[in-house]
Amino acid sequence: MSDLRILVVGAGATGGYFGGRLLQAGRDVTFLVRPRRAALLRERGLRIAGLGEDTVLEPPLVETGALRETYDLVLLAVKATGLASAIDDFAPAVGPGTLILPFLNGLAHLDKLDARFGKAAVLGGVAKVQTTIDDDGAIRRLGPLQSLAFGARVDPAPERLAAVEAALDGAGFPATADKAITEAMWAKWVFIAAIGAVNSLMRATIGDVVAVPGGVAFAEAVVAEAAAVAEAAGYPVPAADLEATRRTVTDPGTGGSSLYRDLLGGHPVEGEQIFGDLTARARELGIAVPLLDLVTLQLSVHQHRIG
Ligand SMILES: NC(=O)C1=CN([C@@H]2O[C@H](COP(=O)(O)OP(=O)(O)OC[C@H]3O[C@@H](n4cnc5c(N)ncnc54)[C@H](OP(=O)(O)O)[C@@H]3O)[C@@H](O)[C@H]2O)C=CC1
Ligand SMILES: CC(C)(CO)C(=O)C(=O)O
Repeated sequence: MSDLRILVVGAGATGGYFGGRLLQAGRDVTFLVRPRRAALLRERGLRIAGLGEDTVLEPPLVETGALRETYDLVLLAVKATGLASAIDDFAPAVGPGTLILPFLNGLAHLDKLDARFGKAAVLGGVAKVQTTIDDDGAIRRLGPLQSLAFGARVDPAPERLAAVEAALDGAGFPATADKAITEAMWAKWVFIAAIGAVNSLMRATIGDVVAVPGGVAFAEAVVAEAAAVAEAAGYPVPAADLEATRRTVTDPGTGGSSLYRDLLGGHPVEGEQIFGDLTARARELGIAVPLLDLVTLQLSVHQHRIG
């Protein structure tokens, strides 16, 4: 059994889900939460619902501003839009041996975390899960997907990496140490950018897009743009992953990503993190990405409109 002390920053769709599973598996987990979420969790517990499950947990909580000790592992599960303030909030939890494992999509968060905590402390991470926060604050599963991959981005890997693996393993979801975690993050980035661009540009689920003539070709063109950036950046998406992305983004059964749910809900979206950063890299690399440019602009307009 792992003796790692884990701080989960953010008890939302991803942090609440994976942190909740770790708690259920008896791991030493505390959630760092802001006052409103803290009050709700104290009143109703951390509820994980959907796919035939309705679990209520009583999670140990610490409110932002009240952190007085360091932890061994920080699981960072906030949106990119809240990253800067979250970094300030969880900084007191980071000691000399602490490792930080971010769940955020894209790669832009890594530079910010490296600048504050040093590259050796910041692991790469890929979270796959289909969850959202309900109106009543519960974590709702929308599909069966659930996995975490993590790995060191420096050589030699931090000593505590094996302990991280032990801490995450056997908690009801696959948790895999990946020696090529940056490649895995790029592959996920291409996937999330492709599905998000198709959803957002068409304001439709993948199913609705591919149901009309030209829909599949459009979705494939989006995938090709994102994959071309990854390749030019030196992180070509492995053929099997690219094929899986193409399949999902042209599958009539595919709905939408968390970014699309945020867009439809009128919430802030991670447009800069997922598209702005990708198109900026494309420009530097001399790759034309007109569809990704369009979705970047569209999401900037959304962001401007909601303020
Ligand atoms: N949802 C999904 O299916 C997936 C999402 N992702 C990625 O994971 C990342 C997290 O997304 P997701 O979990 O969906 O986001 P959510 O918005 O559901 O959860 C984020 C949580 O972070 C909390 N939070 C924000 N700032 C702070 C802070 N300073 N201190 C403590 N808590 C804070 C928010 O709480 P509050 O505002 O209430 O205080 C909220 O509950 C994103 O980059 C997303 O793209 C990756 C895979 C799947
Ligand atoms: C890949 C997917 C769709 C689920 O992990 C996701 O990351 C998201 O919805 O943000």
